[in-house]
Amino acid sequence: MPHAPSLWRGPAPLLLASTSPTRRGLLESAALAVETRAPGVDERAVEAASAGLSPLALAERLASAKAGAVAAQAPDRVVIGADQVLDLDGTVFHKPADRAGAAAHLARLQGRTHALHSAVALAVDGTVAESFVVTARLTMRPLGEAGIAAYLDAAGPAVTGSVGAYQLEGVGIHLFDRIEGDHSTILGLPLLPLLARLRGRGLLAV
Ligand SMILES: Nc1nc2c(ncn2[C@H]2C[C@H](O)[C@@H](COP(=O)(O)OP(=O)(O)OP(=O)(O)O)O2)c(=O)[nH]1
Repeated sequence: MPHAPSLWRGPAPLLLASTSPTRRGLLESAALAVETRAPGVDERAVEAASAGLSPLALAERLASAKAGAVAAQAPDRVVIGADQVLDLDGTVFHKPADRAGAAAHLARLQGRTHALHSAVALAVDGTVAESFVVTARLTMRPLGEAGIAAYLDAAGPAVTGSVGAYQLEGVGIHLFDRIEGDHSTILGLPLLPLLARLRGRGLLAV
């Protein structure tokens, strides 16, 4: 299958400072030439040094740390970093380590509305030039213990791959009564504002 013509106009592929296959997939589906590099940032250490920051500000700081770390090693490249923080009334949730952790997340999220703060930082010439955060709000159904177990059986190990233990484009859709926010924001990379910024820098053909 011939590769779709790229809409990326940068002199080298966009450098995504992320290990997330979801983020890479979103950019490639938008026909951007992408190269990925692990950010190598100790997120928990950044978080520990950011006591008192709101969950939204924490997401932006983490995204900037990731973009900055990779951009420092690649000053000639356009680099983006991203981070997503789940915020339940001010409490930050991280990716569950295992099925039990996912069950514990869902037991607390069920029947309530949580926020996903998805931040992106854009670096050029070796330093972060701009960053932004987009928030989605998701209202989870009351699931009950049996409902959580049935969902976890269906979702499988993928539940440890996201902060809320769900993949919205997969069986995670069954968890929700109401979703406010853009699909790509929920997946962890708000495409509309990101593409607008790249376009504003003359990096996109459309
Ligand atoms: N496929 C899918 N992935 C999701 C969904 N919601 C969140 N995610 C993923 C996107 C990110 O990979 C991850 C958010 O966690 P982080 O912001 O900490 O990124 P992660 O550690 O995965 O990669 P990175 O820090 O960028 O190297 O969760 C979803 O609904 N579907």
